[in-house]
Amino acid sequence: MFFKLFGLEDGEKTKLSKKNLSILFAVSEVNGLAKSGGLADFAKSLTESLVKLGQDVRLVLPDYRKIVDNFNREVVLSTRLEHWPHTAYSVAKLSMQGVPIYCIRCSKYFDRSDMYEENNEAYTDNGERFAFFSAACLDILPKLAFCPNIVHANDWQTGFVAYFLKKRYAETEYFQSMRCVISIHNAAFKGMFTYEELQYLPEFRLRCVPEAEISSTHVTMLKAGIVCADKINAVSPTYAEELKTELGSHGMQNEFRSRSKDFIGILNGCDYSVWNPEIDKYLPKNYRATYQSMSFGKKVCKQALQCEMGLPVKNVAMYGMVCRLTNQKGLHYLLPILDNFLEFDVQLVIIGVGDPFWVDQLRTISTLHCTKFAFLEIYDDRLAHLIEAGSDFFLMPSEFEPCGLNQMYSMAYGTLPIVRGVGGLKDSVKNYDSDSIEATGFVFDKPSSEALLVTISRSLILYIQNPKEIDRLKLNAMKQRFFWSDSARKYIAMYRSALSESA
Ligand SMILES: Nc1ncnc2c1ncn2[C@@H]1O[C@H](COP(=O)(O)OP(=O)(O)O[C@H]2O[C@H](CO)[C@@H](O)[C@H](O)[C@H]2O)[C@@H](O)[C@H]1O
Repeated sequence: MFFKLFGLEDGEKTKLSKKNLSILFAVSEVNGLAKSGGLADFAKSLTESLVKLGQDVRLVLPDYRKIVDNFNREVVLSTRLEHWPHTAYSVAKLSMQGVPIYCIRCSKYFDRSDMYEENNEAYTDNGERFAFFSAACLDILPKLAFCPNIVHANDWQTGFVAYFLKKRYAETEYFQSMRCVISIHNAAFKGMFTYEELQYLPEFRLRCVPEAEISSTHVTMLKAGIVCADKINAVSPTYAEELKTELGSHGMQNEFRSRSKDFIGILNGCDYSVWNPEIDKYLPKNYRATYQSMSFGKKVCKQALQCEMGLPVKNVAMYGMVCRLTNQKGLHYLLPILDNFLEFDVQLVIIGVGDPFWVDQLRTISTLHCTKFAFLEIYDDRLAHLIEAGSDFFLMPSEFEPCGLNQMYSMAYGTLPIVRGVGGLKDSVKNYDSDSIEATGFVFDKPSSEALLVTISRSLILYIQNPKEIDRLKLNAMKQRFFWSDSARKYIAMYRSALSESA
Protein backbone atom coordinates (compact mmCIF):
# COMPACT_ATOMS: atom_id res chain seq x y z
CA MET A 1 0.00 0.00 0.00
CA PHE A 2 2.78 2.46 0.89
CA PHE A 3 4.49 1.72 -2.37
CA LYS A 4 1.23 2.36 -4.23
CA LEU A 5 1.11 5.70 -2.45
CA PHE A 6 4.20 6.70 -4.32
CA GLY A 7 3.25 4.98 -7.55
CA LEU A 8 5.77 2.14 -7.34
CA GLU A 9 4.95 -1.14 -9.02
CA ASP A 10 5.13 -4.44 -7.17
CA GLY A 11 8.20 -5.59 -9.10
CA GLU A 12 10.12 -2.49 -8.12
CA LYS A 13 8.96 -2.97 -4.56
CA THR A 14 10.57 -6.43 -4.38
CA LYS A 15 13.78 -5.19 -5.94
CA LEU A 16 14.09 -2.18 -3.62
CA SER A 17 13.08 -4.05 -0.49
CA LYS A 18 16.10 -6.32 -0.69
CA LYS A 19 18.55 -3.65 0.35
CA ASN A 20 18.50 -1.91 3.68
CA LEU A 21 19.05 1.82 3.51
CA SER A 22 21.63 4.08 5.08
CA ILE A 23 20.26 7.33 6.42
CA LEU A 24 21.78 10.46 7.90
CA PHE A 25 19.16 11.96 10.22
CA ALA A 26 19.84 15.68 10.69
CA VAL A 27 17.95 17.29 13.55
CA SER A 28 18.37 20.10 16.08
CA GLU A 29 17.22 18.13 19.17
CA VAL A 30 16.83 14.56 20.35
CA ASN A 31 15.19 13.24 23.50
CA GLY A 32 17.73 12.00 26.02
CA LEU A 33 20.30 14.61 25.00
CA ALA A 34 18.56 17.92 24.29
CA LYS A 35 14.80 18.53 24.14
CA SER A 36 12.51 21.52 23.88
CA GLY A 37 9.41 19.73 22.57
CA GLY A 38 7.95 17.06 20.34
CA LEU A 39 10.69 17.24 17.68
CA ALA A 40 13.07 15.60 20.16
CA ASP A 41 10.63 12.74 20.86
CA PHE A 42 10.19 12.25 17.12
CA ALA A 43 13.94 12.12 16.46
CA LYS A 44 14.59 9.55 19.15
CA SER A 45 11.65 7.28 18.45
CA LEU A 46 11.80 7.29 14.67
CA THR A 47 15.54 6.64 14.46
CA GLU A 48 15.29 3.79 16.99
CA SER A 49 12.42 2.23 15.04
CA LEU A 50 14.31 2.54 11.75
CA VAL A 51 17.32 0.81 13.30
CA LYS A 52 15.06 -1.98 14.61
CA LEU A 53 13.78 -2.39 11.05
CA GLY A 54 17.36 -3.01 9.93
CA GLN A 55 18.27 0.40 8.48
CA ASP A 56 21.71 1.98 9.02
CA VAL A 57 20.66 5.27 10.66
CA ARG A 58 23.08 7.82 12.07
CA LEU A 59 21.84 10.96 13.73
CA VAL A 60 23.62 14.30 13.66
CA LEU A 61 22.89 17.20 16.04
CA PRO A 62 24.68 20.23 17.49
CA ASP A 63 26.77 19.56 20.59
CA TYR A 64 24.93 21.95 22.94
CA ARG A 65 26.33 22.73 26.36
CA LYS A 66 23.24 21.17 27.97
CA ILE A 67 24.11 17.72 26.62
CA VAL A 68 25.29 15.95 29.74
CA ASP A 69 28.59 14.24 29.38
CA ASN A 70 27.81 10.84 30.78
CA PHE A 71 28.16 9.09 27.47
CA ASN A 72 31.47 7.73 26.33
CA ARG A 73 32.02 10.22 23.60
CA GLU A 74 34.85 9.75 21.20
CA VAL A 75 36.11 12.58 19.01
CA VAL A 76 36.15 11.06 15.54
CA LEU A 77 36.95 14.15 13.48
CA SER A 78 38.57 17.55 13.87
CA THR A 79 38.23 19.76 10.86
CA ARG A 80 36.98 23.06 9.49
CA LEU A 81 34.37 24.15 7.00
CA GLU A 82 35.62 25.38 3.70
CA HIS A 83 34.34 28.94 3.06
CA TRP A 84 33.67 29.40 6.77
CA PRO A 85 36.85 31.19 7.70
CA HIS A 86 37.15 31.12 11.44
CA THR A 87 35.24 28.07 12.43
CA ALA A 88 37.07 24.90 13.24
CA TYR A 89 34.80 22.16 14.53
CA SER A 90 34.98 18.59 15.70
CA VAL A 91 32.64 15.62 15.77
CA ALA A 92 32.07 13.62 18.94
CA LYS A 93 30.40 10.26 18.48
CA LEU A 94 28.19 8.45 20.96
CA SER A 95 25.55 5.80 20.77
CA MET A 96 22.04 5.82 22.26
CA GLN A 97 19.80 2.74 22.08
CA GLY A 98 21.69 1.42 19.08
CA VAL A 99 21.61 4.73 17.17
CA PRO A 100 25.05 6.27 16.46
CA ILE A 101 24.97 10.02 17.09
CA TYR A 102 27.42 12.57 15.71
CA CYS A 103 27.55 15.74 17.82
CA ILE A 104 28.86 18.76 15.91
CA ARG A 105 31.08 20.52 18.41
CA CYS A 106 31.68 24.19 17.72
CA SER A 107 31.89 26.29 20.86
CA LYS A 108 31.30 29.59 19.07
CA TYR A 109 27.80 28.48 18.10
CA PHE A 110 26.68 25.79 20.51
CA ASP A 111 28.41 26.26 23.86
CA ARG A 112 25.56 28.38 25.24
CA SER A 113 22.96 28.09 28.00
CA ASP A 114 20.21 26.95 25.67
CA MET A 115 19.49 25.70 22.19
CA TYR A 116 17.60 28.46 20.41
CA GLU A 117 17.00 31.31 22.83
CA GLU A 118 17.67 32.76 26.24
CA ASN A 119 15.14 34.65 28.40
CA ASN A 120 12.60 34.27 25.59
CA GLU A 121 14.87 36.08 23.12
CA ALA A 122 16.07 34.08 20.13
CA TYR A 123 19.85 34.13 19.68
CA THR A 124 20.58 36.90 17.19
CA ASP A 125 22.89 34.69 15.14
CA ASN A 126 20.51 31.72 14.78
CA GLY A 127 20.69 32.04 10.99
CA GLU A 128 24.45 31.70 11.04
CA ARG A 129 24.34 28.93 13.67
CA PHE A 130 21.96 26.66 11.81
CA ALA A 131 23.39 27.44 8.37
CA PHE A 132 26.70 26.31 9.83
CA PHE A 133 25.14 23.20 11.33
CA SER A 134 23.40 22.31 8.05
CA ALA A 135 26.63 22.75 6.11
CA ALA A 136 28.55 20.66 8.66
CA CYS A 137 25.96 17.83 8.42
CA LEU A 138 27.08 17.26 4.82
CA ASP A 139 30.73 18.27 5.25
CA ILE A 140 31.33 15.38 7.67
CA LEU A 141 30.10 12.69 5.28
CA PRO A 142 33.16 12.16 3.03
CA LYS A 143 35.45 12.93 5.98
CA LEU A 144 33.83 10.10 7.97
CA ALA A 145 33.51 7.91 4.87
CA PHE A 146 29.75 7.64 5.33
CA CYS A 147 27.81 7.80 2.11
CA PRO A 148 24.11 7.51 3.02
CA ASN A 149 21.34 6.85 0.53
CA ILE A 150 19.13 9.39 2.28
CA VAL A 151 19.68 12.58 4.21
CA HIS A 152 16.61 13.25 6.37
CA ALA A 153 16.23 16.92 7.41
CA ASN A 154 13.74 18.25 9.95
CA ASP A 155 12.12 21.68 10.13
CA TRP A 156 13.79 25.02 9.39
CA GLN A 157 16.95 24.36 11.37
CA THR A 158 18.09 21.82 8.78
CA GLY A 159 16.28 23.24 5.73
CA PHE A 160 19.63 24.27 4.21
CA VAL A 161 20.80 20.65 4.24
CA ALA A 162 18.50 20.07 1.28
CA TYR A 163 19.65 23.28 -0.39
CA PHE A 164 23.37 22.47 -0.04
CA LEU A 165 22.86 18.93 -1.29
CA LYS A 166 21.01 20.16 -4.38
CA LYS A 167 23.18 23.19 -5.12
CA ARG A 168 26.60 23.22 -3.45
CA TYR A 169 27.22 19.53 -3.99
CA ALA A 170 25.33 19.10 -7.26
CA GLU A 171 28.52 18.36 -9.17
CA THR A 172 30.39 16.48 -6.46
CA GLU A 173 30.45 12.79 -7.21
CA TYR A 174 30.41 11.66 -3.57
CA PHE A 175 26.99 13.24 -3.05
CA GLN A 176 25.37 12.54 -6.36
CA SER A 177 23.36 9.48 -5.46
CA MET A 178 22.15 10.89 -2.12
CA ARG A 179 18.58 11.99 -1.87
CA CYS A 180 17.07 14.33 0.67
CA VAL A 181 13.71 14.28 2.47
CA ILE A 182 12.42 16.87 4.90
CA SER A 183 9.83 16.42 7.65
CA ILE A 184 7.66 19.36 8.59
CA HIS A 185 6.92 19.44 12.32
CA ASN A 186 5.87 23.06 12.54
CA ALA A 187 5.78 25.32 9.50
CA ALA A 188 4.94 28.36 11.64
CA PHE A 189 8.66 28.51 12.43
CA LYS A 190 10.32 29.26 9.12
CA GLY A 191 13.84 30.31 10.03
CA MET A 192 13.59 33.73 8.39
CA PHE A 193 16.81 35.73 8.02
CA THR A 194 18.21 38.56 5.94
CA TYR A 195 20.79 37.98 3.25
CA GLU A 196 23.02 40.11 5.44
CA GLU A 197 22.86 37.55 8.24
CA LEU A 198 24.01 34.76 5.93
CA GLN A 199 27.06 36.40 4.44
CA TYR A 200 29.33 33.53 5.44
CA LEU A 201 27.63 31.49 2.75
CA PRO A 202 29.20 32.29 -0.63
CA GLU A 203 25.95 31.37 -2.36
CA PHE A 204 24.14 34.17 -0.51
CA ARG A 205 26.61 37.01 -1.10
CA LEU A 206 25.03 38.05 -4.38
CA ARG A 207 21.63 38.23 -2.70
CA CYS A 208 19.90 36.07 -5.24
CA VAL A 209 18.87 32.62 -4.00
CA PRO A 210 15.40 32.01 -5.43
CA GLU A 211 15.12 28.63 -3.68
CA ALA A 212 15.10 30.36 -0.30
CA GLU A 213 14.06 33.91 -1.07
CA ILE A 214 10.79 35.39 0.16
CA SER A 215 11.61 39.05 -0.57
CA SER A 216 14.51 41.03 -1.95
CA THR A 217 16.00 41.18 1.54
CA HIS A 218 14.87 37.99 3.29
CA VAL A 219 15.12 34.24 2.90
CA THR A 220 13.71 31.35 4.89
CA MET A 221 15.49 28.13 5.61
CA LEU A 222 12.22 26.20 5.56
CA LYS A 223 11.42 27.35 2.03
CA ALA A 224 14.85 26.18 0.87
CA GLY A 225 14.10 22.77 2.41
CA ILE A 226 10.69 22.49 0.77
CA VAL A 227 11.91 23.61 -2.63
CA CYS A 228 15.05 21.46 -2.68
CA ALA A 229 14.10 18.20 -0.91
CA ASP A 230 13.24 15.23 -3.09
CA LYS A 231 10.32 14.27 -0.84
CA ILE A 232 8.50 16.15 1.89
CA ASN A 233 6.26 14.95 4.64
CA ALA A 234 4.16 16.61 7.31
CA VAL A 235 3.76 14.74 10.58
CA SER A 236 0.09 13.91 10.00
CA PRO A 237 -2.10 13.47 6.92
CA THR A 238 -4.46 16.27 7.97
CA TYR A 239 -1.62 18.74 8.54
CA ALA A 240 -0.28 17.87 5.08
CA GLU A 241 -3.66 18.88 3.64
CA GLU A 242 -3.87 22.00 5.81
CA LEU A 243 -0.46 23.13 4.61
CA LYS A 244 -1.80 23.37 1.08
CA THR A 245 -4.55 25.79 2.14
CA GLU A 246 -4.35 29.52 2.67
CA LEU A 247 -5.70 29.26 6.20
CA GLY A 248 -3.50 26.44 7.42
CA SER A 249 -0.20 26.94 5.62
CA HIS A 250 1.37 29.73 7.70
CA GLY A 251 1.67 31.67 4.43
CA MET A 252 3.46 28.92 2.49
CA GLN A 253 0.60 27.40 0.52
CA ASN A 254 2.27 28.11 -2.82
CA GLU A 255 5.45 26.28 -1.86
CA PHE A 256 3.53 23.29 -0.51
CA ARG A 257 1.08 23.20 -3.41
CA SER A 258 3.87 23.31 -5.95
CA ARG A 259 5.39 20.21 -4.35
CA SER A 260 2.12 18.32 -3.84
CA LYS A 261 3.25 15.36 -5.98
CA ASP A 262 6.12 14.75 -3.57
CA PHE A 263 4.34 15.72 -0.37
CA ILE A 264 2.53 13.34 2.00
CA GLY A 265 1.49 13.11 5.66
CA ILE A 266 2.79 10.43 8.01
CA LEU A 267 1.29 10.29 11.50
CA ASN A 268 3.77 10.19 14.39
CA GLY A 269 3.73 7.29 16.81
CA CYS A 270 3.78 6.90 20.57
CA ASP A 271 6.82 5.39 22.28
CA TYR A 272 5.24 2.76 24.55
CA SER A 273 8.57 1.94 26.17
CA VAL A 274 8.43 5.44 27.71
CA TRP A 275 4.72 6.24 27.84
CA ASN A 276 3.16 3.15 29.39
CA PRO A 277 1.37 3.19 32.77
CA GLU A 278 2.17 -0.50 33.34
CA ILE A 279 5.91 0.16 33.62
CA ASP A 280 6.18 3.92 34.20
CA LYS A 281 8.80 4.47 36.91
CA TYR A 282 7.45 7.95 37.69
CA LEU A 283 4.05 6.72 38.90
CA PRO A 284 3.21 5.89 42.53
CA LYS A 285 1.02 3.06 41.20
CA ASN A 286 1.30 1.29 37.87
CA TYR A 287 -1.84 0.10 36.12
CA ARG A 288 -3.07 -1.58 32.98
CA ALA A 289 -6.11 -1.57 30.73
CA THR A 290 -8.59 -3.45 32.91
CA TYR A 291 -11.38 -1.74 34.78
CA GLN A 292 -10.07 -2.55 38.27
CA SER A 293 -6.41 -1.92 37.62
CA MET A 294 -7.09 1.33 35.78
CA SER A 295 -9.55 2.84 38.25
CA PHE A 296 -7.42 2.01 41.30
CA GLY A 297 -4.15 3.05 39.61
CA LYS A 298 -5.51 6.33 38.34
CA LYS A 299 -7.07 7.11 41.73
CA VAL A 300 -3.69 6.71 43.49
CA CYS A 301 -2.00 8.80 40.80
CA LYS A 302 -4.65 11.52 41.06
CA GLN A 303 -4.13 11.75 44.83
CA ALA A 304 -0.36 11.98 44.36
CA LEU A 305 -0.85 14.70 41.76
CA GLN A 306 -3.19 16.67 44.05
CA CYS A 307 -0.70 16.43 46.94
CA GLU A 308 2.20 17.46 44.77
CA MET A 309 0.40 20.42 43.24
CA GLY A 310 -1.05 21.61 46.57
CA LEU A 311 -4.68 20.92 45.64
CA PRO A 312 -7.25 19.41 48.05
CA VAL A 313 -7.15 15.61 47.87
CA LYS A 314 -10.66 14.67 46.80
CA ASN A 315 -12.56 12.67 44.23
CA VAL A 316 -13.20 15.28 41.57
CA ALA A 317 -12.85 15.57 37.77
CA MET A 318 -9.20 16.39 37.06
CA TYR A 319 -8.17 18.19 33.87
CA GLY A 320 -4.49 18.34 32.88
CA MET A 321 -2.37 20.19 30.34
CA VAL A 322 1.36 19.96 29.56
CA CYS A 323 2.75 22.10 26.79
CA ARG A 324 5.03 24.80 25.52
CA LEU A 325 3.22 28.04 26.40
CA THR A 326 2.74 29.48 22.92
CA ASN A 327 -0.18 30.71 20.85
CA GLN A 328 -0.16 27.41 18.97
CA LYS A 329 -1.45 25.53 21.99
CA GLY A 330 -4.77 27.41 22.18
CA LEU A 331 -4.28 29.25 25.48
CA HIS A 332 -6.20 32.14 23.93
CA TYR A 333 -9.26 29.86 23.79
CA LEU A 334 -8.80 28.54 27.31
CA LEU A 335 -7.98 31.64 29.34
CA PRO A 336 -11.16 33.65 28.64
CA ILE A 337 -13.31 30.78 29.95
CA LEU A 338 -11.15 29.68 32.88
CA ASP A 339 -13.07 31.69 35.49
CA ASN A 340 -16.34 30.19 34.26
CA PHE A 341 -14.94 26.70 34.10
CA LEU A 342 -13.48 26.91 37.59
CA GLU A 343 -16.92 27.62 39.04
CA PHE A 344 -17.65 23.91 38.50
CA ASP A 345 -16.53 21.24 40.93
CA VAL A 346 -13.31 20.45 39.04
CA GLN A 347 -9.55 20.68 39.35
CA LEU A 348 -7.08 21.77 36.70
CA VAL A 349 -3.31 21.34 36.57
CA ILE A 350 -1.11 23.01 33.96
CA ILE A 351 2.66 22.86 33.60
CA GLY A 352 4.61 24.59 30.88
CA VAL A 353 7.30 27.06 29.96
CA GLY A 354 7.30 29.72 27.28
CA ASP A 355 5.80 33.10 26.55
CA PRO A 356 5.76 35.33 29.70
CA PHE A 357 2.41 36.74 28.49
CA TRP A 358 0.78 33.36 29.17
CA VAL A 359 2.87 32.60 32.23
CA ASP A 360 1.72 35.79 34.00
CA GLN A 361 -1.94 35.21 33.26
CA LEU A 362 -1.89 31.57 34.28
CA ARG A 363 -0.13 32.50 37.50
CA THR A 364 -2.70 35.20 38.33
CA ILE A 365 -5.69 32.96 37.67
CA SER A 366 -4.17 30.09 39.67
CA THR A 367 -3.68 32.42 42.65
CA LEU A 368 -7.34 33.47 42.48
CA HIS A 369 -8.55 29.85 42.28
CA CYS A 370 -5.88 28.14 44.35
CA THR A 371 -8.12 25.29 45.57
CA LYS A 372 -9.03 24.32 42.02
CA PHE A 373 -6.25 25.33 39.69
CA ALA A 374 -2.50 24.75 40.04
CA PHE A 375 -0.02 26.12 37.53
CA LEU A 376 3.74 25.56 37.54
CA GLU A 377 6.14 27.28 35.18
CA ILE A 378 8.36 24.26 34.90
CA TYR A 379 9.71 21.75 32.42
CA ASP A 380 9.59 18.43 34.22
CA ASP A 381 9.40 14.95 32.71
CA ARG A 382 8.29 13.23 35.89
CA LEU A 383 5.42 15.67 36.48
CA ALA A 384 4.36 15.36 32.84
CA HIS A 385 4.00 11.60 33.36
CA LEU A 386 2.11 12.08 36.63
CA ILE A 387 -0.31 14.55 35.02
CA GLU A 388 -1.00 12.10 32.20
CA ALA A 389 -1.78 9.37 34.75
CA GLY A 390 -3.57 11.39 37.43
CA SER A 391 -5.95 13.35 35.16
CA ASP A 392 -9.32 12.29 33.81
CA PHE A 393 -9.13 14.65 30.85
CA PHE A 394 -6.23 16.23 28.95
CA LEU A 395 -6.66 19.61 27.26
CA MET A 396 -5.24 20.31 23.79
CA PRO A 397 -7.39 23.08 22.30
CA SER A 398 -4.65 23.87 19.76
CA GLU A 399 -4.92 26.63 17.18
CA PHE A 400 -3.06 24.23 14.89
CA GLU A 401 -1.30 20.97 15.70
CA PRO A 402 0.99 19.32 13.14
CA CYS A 403 0.64 16.00 14.94
CA GLY A 404 0.70 16.35 18.71
CA LEU A 405 2.08 13.63 20.91
CA ASN A 406 0.46 14.37 24.26
CA GLN A 407 -2.98 13.27 23.08
CA MET A 408 -1.44 9.87 22.27
CA TYR A 409 0.31 9.77 25.64
CA SER A 410 -3.00 10.69 27.34
CA MET A 411 -4.84 7.88 25.65
CA ALA A 412 -2.16 5.38 26.71
CA TYR A 413 -2.80 6.49 30.33
CA GLY A 414 -6.61 6.30 30.10
CA THR A 415 -6.93 10.09 30.15
CA LEU A 416 -9.45 11.40 27.65
CA PRO A 417 -8.07 14.08 25.34
CA ILE A 418 -10.24 17.14 24.70
CA VAL A 419 -8.86 18.47 21.43
CA ARG A 420 -9.56 20.83 18.60
CA GLY A 421 -10.09 18.88 15.35
CA VAL A 422 -6.98 20.06 13.55
CA GLY A 423 -3.85 18.35 12.20
CA GLY A 424 -2.82 15.17 13.95
CA LEU A 425 -5.38 15.70 16.71
CA LYS A 426 -8.09 15.08 14.14
CA ASP A 427 -6.23 12.03 12.85
CA SER A 428 -5.75 10.37 16.23
CA VAL A 429 -8.70 11.14 18.54
CA LYS A 430 -12.13 9.57 17.97
CA ASN A 431 -14.86 11.99 18.98
CA TYR A 432 -17.57 10.90 21.44
CA ASP A 433 -20.15 12.94 19.55
CA SER A 434 -19.42 11.24 16.23
CA ASP A 435 -19.06 7.66 17.40
CA SER A 436 -19.85 7.08 21.07
CA ILE A 437 -18.95 3.37 20.88
CA GLU A 438 -15.43 3.71 19.51
CA ALA A 439 -14.74 7.12 21.06
CA THR A 440 -11.43 7.90 22.74
CA GLY A 441 -11.98 11.58 23.54
CA PHE A 442 -13.82 14.78 22.71
CA VAL A 443 -13.24 16.88 19.60
CA PHE A 444 -14.47 20.39 18.83
CA ASP A 445 -13.92 22.27 15.59
CA LYS A 446 -14.72 25.95 15.95
CA PRO A 447 -11.73 28.10 16.87
CA SER A 448 -13.48 29.71 19.81
CA SER A 449 -13.57 29.77 23.59
CA GLU A 450 -17.30 29.04 23.52
CA ALA A 451 -16.80 25.84 21.55
CA LEU A 452 -14.12 24.75 24.01
CA LEU A 453 -16.32 25.54 27.01
CA VAL A 454 -19.24 23.59 25.55
CA THR A 455 -16.98 20.58 25.00
CA ILE A 456 -15.38 20.71 28.43
CA SER A 457 -18.83 21.08 30.03
CA ARG A 458 -20.03 18.09 28.05
CA SER A 459 -17.14 15.97 29.31
CA LEU A 460 -17.89 17.04 32.88
CA ILE A 461 -21.60 16.25 32.64
CA LEU A 462 -20.75 12.77 31.37
CA TYR A 463 -18.20 12.35 34.16
CA ILE A 464 -20.78 13.26 36.82
CA GLN A 465 -23.84 11.59 35.36
CA ASN A 466 -22.37 8.46 33.82
CA PRO A 467 -19.02 7.54 35.36
CA LYS A 468 -19.25 4.00 33.97
CA GLU A 469 -19.39 5.40 30.45
CA ILE A 470 -16.33 7.54 31.17
CA ASP A 471 -14.47 4.44 32.39
CA ARG A 472 -15.45 2.59 29.23
CA LEU A 473 -14.06 5.45 27.12
CA LYS A 474 -10.87 5.47 29.19
CA LEU A 475 -10.38 1.76 28.48
CA ASN A 476 -11.08 2.39 24.78
CA ALA A 477 -8.37 5.04 24.82
CA MET A 478 -5.86 2.80 26.61
CA LYS A 479 -6.29 0.13 23.96
CA GLN A 480 -5.41 2.46 21.07
CA ARG A 481 -2.03 1.81 19.52
CA PHE A 482 0.07 4.25 17.50
CA PHE A 483 3.19 2.22 16.83
CA TRP A 484 6.37 3.99 15.74
CA SER A 485 7.22 0.89 13.72
CA ASP A 486 4.16 1.61 11.53
CA SER A 487 5.30 5.21 11.00
CA ALA A 488 8.87 4.04 10.34
CA ARG A 489 7.69 1.70 7.57
CA LYS A 490 5.99 4.65 5.89
CA TYR A 491 9.22 6.65 6.13
CA ILE A 492 11.13 3.79 4.54
CA ALA A 493 8.60 3.77 1.69
CA MET A 494 9.12 7.51 1.26
CA TYR A 495 12.92 7.09 1.22
CA ARG A 496 12.65 4.34 -1.39
CA SER A 497 10.41 6.39 -3.59
CA ALA A 498 12.89 9.30 -3.40
CA LEU A 499 15.63 6.91 -4.52
CA SER A 500 13.73 5.06 -7.20
CA GLU A 501 12.32 8.15 -8.89
CA SER A 502 15.74 9.65 -9.35
CA ALA A 503 17.57 6.43 -10.23
N1 LIG B 1 6.54 21.69 30.71
C1 LIG B 1 6.83 20.49 30.23
N2 LIG B 1 7.36 19.54 31.03
C2 LIG B 1 7.64 18.30 30.54
N3 LIG B 1 7.44 17.94 29.26
C3 LIG B 1 6.93 18.85 28.43
C4 LIG B 1 6.60 20.17 28.86
N4 LIG B 1 6.13 20.86 27.80
C5 LIG B 1 6.13 20.02 26.75
N5 LIG B 1 6.62 18.81 27.13
C6 LIG B 1 6.81 17.62 26.31
O1 LIG B 1 7.18 18.04 24.99
C7 LIG B 1 6.52 17.20 24.05
C8 LIG B 1 5.55 18.05 23.28
O2 LIG B 1 5.19 17.39 22.15
P1 LIG B 1 4.06 17.89 21.12
O3 LIG B 1 4.12 16.99 19.94
O4 LIG B 1 2.76 17.89 21.83
O5 LIG B 1 4.41 19.39 20.78
P2 LIG B 1 5.48 20.33 20.05
O6 LIG B 1 4.62 21.45 19.68
O7 LIG B 1 6.64 20.61 20.90
O8 LIG B 1 6.03 19.55 18.75
C9 LIG B 1 5.99 19.79 17.32
O9 LIG B 1 6.58 18.60 16.75
C10 LIG B 1 5.91 17.41 17.13
C11 LIG B 1 6.70 16.24 16.56
O10 LIG B 1 6.49 16.02 15.23
C12 LIG B 1 4.47 17.44 16.67
O11 LIG B 1 3.81 16.31 17.21
C13 LIG B 1 3.77 18.72 17.16
O12 LIG B 1 2.46 18.79 16.66
C14 LIG B 1 4.59 19.93 16.76
O13 LIG B 1 3.97 21.13 17.21
C15 LIG B 1 5.88 16.09 24.83
O14 LIG B 1 6.77 15.04 25.04
C16 LIG B 1 5.57 16.79 26.16
O15 LIG B 1 5.36 15.92 27.24
